[in-house]
Amino acid sequence: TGSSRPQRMLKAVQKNATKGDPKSVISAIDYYCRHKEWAMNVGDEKGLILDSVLTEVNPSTALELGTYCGYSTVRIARLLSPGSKLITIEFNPAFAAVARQIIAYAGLQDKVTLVEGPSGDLIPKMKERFGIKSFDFVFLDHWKDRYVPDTKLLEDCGLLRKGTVLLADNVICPGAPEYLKYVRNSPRYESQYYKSNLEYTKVEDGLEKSVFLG
Ligand SMILES: O=C(CSCCNC(=O)c1cc(-c2ccc(F)cc2)cc(O)c1O)c1ccc(O)c(O)c1
Ligand SMILES: [Mg+2]
Repeated sequence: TGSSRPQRMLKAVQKNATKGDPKSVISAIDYYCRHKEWAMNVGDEKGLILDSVLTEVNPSTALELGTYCGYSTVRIARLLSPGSKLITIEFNPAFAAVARQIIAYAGLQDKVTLVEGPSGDLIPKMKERFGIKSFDFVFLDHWKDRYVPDTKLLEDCGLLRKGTVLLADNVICPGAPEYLKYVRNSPRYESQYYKSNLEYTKVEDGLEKSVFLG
């Protein structure tokens, strides 16, 4: 059988990026997905918004839901201060296998813990398994119908603290309408929409930033 899209993306990184240089890994993926083969990375345009929110929050502990090939994992980990940690959850083992190699190629494996499995099962284990008190930052980019249940789970497990920032991808395309309703109508969140475009396209999409008020 032939290669998969994630495997072809990994090949493009190995061919065009410099080992240990996260910026070149990000550029290699963006070039490949813009000019060769579209893929569901947050991408360069929404990536700039992710970068700016991250720099503002400067999290010591961060969580990503939905690793895919590790593009946003690399974008986040490259901006973390020394000693800060990113935990990323991926449901699909084939995606996780490629992501591990892309994260390692960028030289960021010491800052990232990639956990394979369903987020709904893993979130309640965060405290006991990884000694997490609470997360400073959460990037939601997995199944769009998991955004609400997993946000509620993070609340119920005491993994959010006053000021934790949630940043959700794809709130317009493919869309997360229930999530927008949830965070925009809840008195426990202060939300803001960042209008952008679906990765590598002219289709509208955006990121929703929500601050947990405790
Ligand atoms: O990673 C997963 C599931 S797949 C990735 C989700 N992401 C998307 O589906 C996604 C899709 C599109 C898109 C696709 C086709 C279009 F025509 C337009 C847009 C764009 C994106 O930016 C996306 O992020 C997972 C992780 C943990 C779990 O616990 C679990 O249950 C699942
Ligand atoms: Mg996405």
